[in-house]
Amino acid sequence: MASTSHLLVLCEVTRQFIRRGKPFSAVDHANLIVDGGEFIAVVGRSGNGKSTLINMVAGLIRPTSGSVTVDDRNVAALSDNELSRLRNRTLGFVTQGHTLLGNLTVLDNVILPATMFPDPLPFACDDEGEISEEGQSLSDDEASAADSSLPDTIVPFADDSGAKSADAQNIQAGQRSALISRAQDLLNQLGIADLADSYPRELSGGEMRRVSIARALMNQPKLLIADEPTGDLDQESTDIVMRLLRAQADNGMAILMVTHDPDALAWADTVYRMDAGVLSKV
Ligand SMILES: Nc1ncnc2c1ncn2[C@@H]1O[C@H](COP(=O)(O)OP(=O)(O)OP(=O)(O)O)[C@@H](O)[C@H]1O
Repeated sequence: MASTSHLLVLCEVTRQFIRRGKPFSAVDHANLIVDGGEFIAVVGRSGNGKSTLINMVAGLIRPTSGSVTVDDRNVAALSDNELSRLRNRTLGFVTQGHTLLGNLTVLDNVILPATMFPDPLPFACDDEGEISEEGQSLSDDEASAADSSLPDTIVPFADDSGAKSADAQNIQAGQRSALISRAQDLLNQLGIADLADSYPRELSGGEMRRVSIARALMNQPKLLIADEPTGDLDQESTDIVMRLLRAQADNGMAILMVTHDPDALAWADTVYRMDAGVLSKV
């Protein structure tokens, strides 16, 4: 049965830290509701609590009080495994810092999130929600074989014995090709298709940023969290990125974007301001 509730609900969310021996609220009783298809921007001066807010949505920081609910799940109540699955399958996160894996190519960095869990991905399903032949879901063995923190390459997965039937090889080749074509499509839309075989060390800051955006979109998340996604982009690249994010929102993805960039702001539906931890609609 389809859920009728909201995708993201922040209810009286507060996060305190200690500074010089005294607690202060980096986020102070924040309330926010976000539904699929909504593009929300959060602005505010440095140090006013924006990253703390979105880190709580991603389950990276726990609220001191209040609750964060994503897709009907109270984020603070999830086990580590449930939280990993939520981050991988429901959320996409473009962080402020650069977090690409240096020993993987651009293409494999983008594909990596799709190899972490065995359940099917939205882009590999047909209109009835069935898994298409190309995008057969990965078995648990296959997923755990892929669950390595620093792989050197993303390859089709072997079973425990290492032996593969012709059918298994076909399915694995099909999976790999579905993932490659999705990743290439995203890189293409971001104007960096020609960098697919490059390594992160060979990229500019703005190119790395766009690869991170492709990686965050790879699993077609319900909610994309983006911390300064255009921070190191020129005007032309900013337009490319924002056009893609706008199209994702128009197709039903919710976007929660922190930005200082007026060019990026113009693409959002609703703007909120964080001021000394207090979140209010602009
Ligand atoms: N782990 C921590 N321990 C103590 N104080 C912290 C911690 N993390 C953040 N803070 C403080 O909380 C406040 C809010 O920080 P936050 O990073 O959320 O701000 P921001 O609005 O995202 O800033 P910026 O725009 O510079 O990224 C700041 O005063 C910061 O120093």
